[in-house]
Amino acid sequence: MSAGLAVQLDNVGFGYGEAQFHFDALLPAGEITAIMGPSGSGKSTFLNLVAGFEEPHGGTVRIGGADMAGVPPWQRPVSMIFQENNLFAHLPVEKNVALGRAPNLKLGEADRSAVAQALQATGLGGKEKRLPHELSGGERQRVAIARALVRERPVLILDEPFASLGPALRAEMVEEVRALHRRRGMTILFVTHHPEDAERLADQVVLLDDGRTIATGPAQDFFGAAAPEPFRRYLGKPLPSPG
Ligand SMILES: Nc1ncnc2c1ncn2[C@@H]1O[C@H](COP(=O)(O)OP(=O)(O)OP(=O)(O)O)[C@@H](O)[C@H]1O
Repeated sequence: MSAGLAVQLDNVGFGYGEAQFHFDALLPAGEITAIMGPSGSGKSTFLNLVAGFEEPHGGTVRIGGADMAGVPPWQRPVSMIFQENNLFAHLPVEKNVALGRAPNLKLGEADRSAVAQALQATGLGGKEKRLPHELSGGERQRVAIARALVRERPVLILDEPFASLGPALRAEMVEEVRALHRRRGMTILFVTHHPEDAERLADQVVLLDDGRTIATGPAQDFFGAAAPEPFRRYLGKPLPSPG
């Protein structure tokens, strides 16, 4: 089991030259949060600060209450799945998954059983020996998800994991992630440009614009009648102005 840990960004400042960022957000333990916002608003940067690929210039990132300053990505209680290039091309499915468990591929009994379970859970049973190029795009993403699962980290980060998939497969993968969450209860952060993915999957929404967190709250508020105005604008559905 890897029950979730809360993720908190407290007054976090960062910059790439002209692109400046300021994030404040509390992502509750064990909940699924969708990170949304226009292209270039800072969604990947937000995730990279949590995962430890970037260090804040000011403020604090906390996971499970612990200050992550100076903690490298591999020592954080986090696994991250990127949009693509997740797999080693020369290794079969089962080894790509096993790498999440043992970077030297020396597996004990418990490791082997975790790998087998993750392959079953992601519907990859029977495809263990295939190389990545012998899989569909959706199957490759599932291998990446299986690898993240065997790591059993309390926080799972997905950066547009469904972007390369068609609508039917995307819906299927959303269900897959939801089922995993039901079983494991980890905290999940995911970036999506698709409001319907957020509506299906998220408990919370964080909306970014121009490097800042401009609205956060329960997904049911974002997708209900009382949606925050910046979110309506982002969706292209602003309230008509009075009068
Ligand atoms: N390594 C980098 N060096 C310099 N600038 C960067 C770097 N990474 C991102 N940026 C800039 O920071 C801003 C935010 O980028 P980021 O990738 O976080 O946005 P995003 O919301 O994830 O965008 P998209 O939806 O297009 O993926 C952009 O203006 C981008 O050009």
